[in-house]
Amino acid sequence: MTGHPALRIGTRSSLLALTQTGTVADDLRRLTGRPVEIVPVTTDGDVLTGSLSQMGGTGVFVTALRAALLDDRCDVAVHSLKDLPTAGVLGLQHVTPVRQDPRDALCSRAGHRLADLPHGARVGTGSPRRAAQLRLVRPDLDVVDIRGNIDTRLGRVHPETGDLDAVVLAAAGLNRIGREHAITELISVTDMAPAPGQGALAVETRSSLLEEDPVVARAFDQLDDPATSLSVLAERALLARLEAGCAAPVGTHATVSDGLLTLHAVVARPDGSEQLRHNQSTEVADTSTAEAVALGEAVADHFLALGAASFI
Ligand SMILES: NCc1[nH]cc(CCC(=O)O)c1CC(=O)O
Repeated sequence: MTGHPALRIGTRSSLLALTQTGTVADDLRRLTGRPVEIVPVTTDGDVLTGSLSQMGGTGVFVTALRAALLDDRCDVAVHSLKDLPTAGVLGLQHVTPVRQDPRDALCSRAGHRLADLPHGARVGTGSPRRAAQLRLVRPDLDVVDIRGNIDTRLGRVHPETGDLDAVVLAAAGLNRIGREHAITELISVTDMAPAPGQGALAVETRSSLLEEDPVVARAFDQLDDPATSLSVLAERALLARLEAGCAAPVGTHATVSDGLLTLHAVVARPDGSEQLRHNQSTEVADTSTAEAVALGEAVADHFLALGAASFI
């Protein structure tokens, strides 16, 4: 009898994507005992060079990978969860492994923290959420719209050739590709609420594969971390209820501790002139997915009742 065919993991070609995919490939080899093969897939997000927030944002990195899953050109895709649109796709399911550091990181050319940057310093980010929260804590900063992969953005604060005083990037991405030395401050989630799902991965596959193949189904179960899963369900339910995409000025972070799921959230005007903040908790067990979604929606409704729609 021949062995099982290899599990094919589709991936983008960026260093971050290859690194994230490599980690999950190792986990799946160990958990299934099967060979795992890496299949390159190109996405619009890698090819187009316009401003990300102008590009139609939602899902540019994800669509081609999902098409490859649905067309049976690969079996598994690994996404940064924050890049995954909140709307589900019929026939696909994902699990969320243990989340890494959810915080945003300041990378300053001269080693500064946010509070110590000189007056009027030029700080790069392509994210309206980060721009709005930067302006809330430091209205004097000159926030510059940038894009590109992590190394391109770090190039903007290079000691000799950089043209910016600082950039803000996700700590998880920097850590994953070994660029943690560039971080000059891990910004607290209170000062800068992260993107929904930031620091977490989504490992996605066809529902039919999980139904047909108990070894793969069990491996996916083992990959999933219930605390991460409940946290990101609440964060993403908030985002979905606000009808906000990944380019919206919405920051949120949920944690599970002692059976309590707590969601912290901020909605800010892009110009940093106004913000709404809220914290709410609910008791949960590992299986309380409906409660997690309800918490995110309740916090969104709280914001909507205060007029948040005009912020987004
Ligand atoms: N939008 C791009 C993107 N998608 C995921 C990460 C980093 C890893 C993560 O947040 O999980 C990044 C880079 C960044 O925002 O700095």
